[in-house]
Amino acid sequence: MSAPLIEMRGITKSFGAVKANEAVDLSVAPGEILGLLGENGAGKTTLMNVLFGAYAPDAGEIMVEGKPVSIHNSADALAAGIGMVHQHFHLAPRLTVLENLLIGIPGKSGRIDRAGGLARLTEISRQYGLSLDPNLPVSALSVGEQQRLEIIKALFRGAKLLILDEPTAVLAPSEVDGLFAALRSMAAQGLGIIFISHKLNEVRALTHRCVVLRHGKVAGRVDHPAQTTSAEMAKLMCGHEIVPPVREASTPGASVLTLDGISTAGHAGTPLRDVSLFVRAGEILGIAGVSGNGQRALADVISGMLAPRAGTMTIAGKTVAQFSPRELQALGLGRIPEDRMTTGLVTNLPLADSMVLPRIGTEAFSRKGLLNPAAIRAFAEEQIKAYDIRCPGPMVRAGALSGGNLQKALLARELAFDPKVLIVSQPTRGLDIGAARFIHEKFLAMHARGCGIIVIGEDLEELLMLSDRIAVMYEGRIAGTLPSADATIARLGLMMTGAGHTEEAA
Ligand SMILES: Nc1ncnc2c1ncn2[C@@H]1O[C@H](COP(=O)(O)OP(=O)(O)OP(=O)(O)O)[C@@H](O)[C@H]1O
Repeated sequence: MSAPLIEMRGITKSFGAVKANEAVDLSVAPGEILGLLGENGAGKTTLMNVLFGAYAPDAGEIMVEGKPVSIHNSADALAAGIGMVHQHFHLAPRLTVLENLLIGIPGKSGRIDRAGGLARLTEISRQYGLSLDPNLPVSALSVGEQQRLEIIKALFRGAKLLILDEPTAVLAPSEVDGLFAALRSMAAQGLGIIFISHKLNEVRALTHRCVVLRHGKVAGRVDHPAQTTSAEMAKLMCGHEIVPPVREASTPGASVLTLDGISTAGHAGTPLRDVSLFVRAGEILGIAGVSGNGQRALADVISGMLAPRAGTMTIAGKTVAQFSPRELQALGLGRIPEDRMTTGLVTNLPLADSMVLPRIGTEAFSRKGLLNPAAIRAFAEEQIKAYDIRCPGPMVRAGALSGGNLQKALLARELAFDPKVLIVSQPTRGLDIGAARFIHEKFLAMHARGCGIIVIGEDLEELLMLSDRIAVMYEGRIAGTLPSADATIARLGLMMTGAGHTEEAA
């Protein structure tokens, strides 16, 4: 049998007292798609960062095609044939597709070889079914296209092993099929792939084999993912069964949030066009739609980040005047933004400070204009415990938390203040199955206590499970609203394409 494309042996890596990886063995054969699974903070990203040269391991070795290699940085990794597509892309937005591919690659004469680059791009596109217009600037590409460019970039630099860290988290369901077709084609042509995902149905559909990490160690291996149930995989990851949440019936009260004829302008995304909707106390309204159909403007208006051009909004009977986050918060609004890195937690502050930031001037955390560090720390400690946020403690830099734990911290921050209305975008993106279940239970409990919740999401199964009603956005408008009992994935999918207009009776 030929040597594995890549083999990691006994990899150990600690951050202070945290053993992020402990004696991990992993290998990938040519033509193999390996799933790398584990709870948030289990050590997946750390292990891949070791493979890609971002971290030096404390112990262990890496072999490429049977030979030991030292990987100290991404250039070493690329030279060894290892390419990585990170969750956050590393592209130059003003440069074109072709220019991004050519950055740092001089041609034979020392000058940039555009013609050679173009020929190679065309060849890679054809070989794996990954097409992109070479002359478009990156800023004009959709998120899915930017990801395609990152994949092409790795292949362009000769990657034989491609690591993808939660690639489907940023894709619309319709884009996932295209990605999977390309990955299967790469594997069929002898490349190796490491696929990190929390979506177990995707892992079962795509991968040939899986390695499961728990608390930094290998907790188990799955040899036939397609024949293993998601429940079995979840148990390996978490160490216990994951039970679906119970949805208790609640009787919705009066409307706590009403939008009437809201239109926007001057927004980077699709503007809103005459949007009217309401959510009642004790009700969850799901907002479905293909990303880019006005969801961001809707979330920004509701959270006071964007003032509408026309229309009115009321919260708990009070008309919003200024549209500032502070005003909305004072009226009882909680907000969990989509992008937790830039608009969520401030990642270079200590976790505790970041968790109280929106309310730092309130009595709970300051007195007579002076901060109360003991109260801030106590609050963070309480939330870390309640939400099982895996971190060394409240004073750790927020940016050192794993993606999923950062999301839990953001949820803890907003839910602790018992909002009357909560707006959340992609609430469980990047969360492991246990953490996602925990968040669902939190929403359902708040719903039972009378909070009105708007959930913007692309995961239709999640929306159907959580919501009382689902509104579909299309080109900045509400294309229709359905009670969840009447909604199916097929029906919502049709409405998301602009067809099948359905207006709910008022
Ligand atoms: N640069 C760092 N400094 C300190 N601690 C870190 C650092 N990077 C990771 N950790 C810690 O190491 C552990 C493993 O984190 P890692 O990001 O590898 O997990 P993960 O499995 O990728 O999680 P997720 O699914 O949430 O992305 C976590 O406890 C995390 O807080």
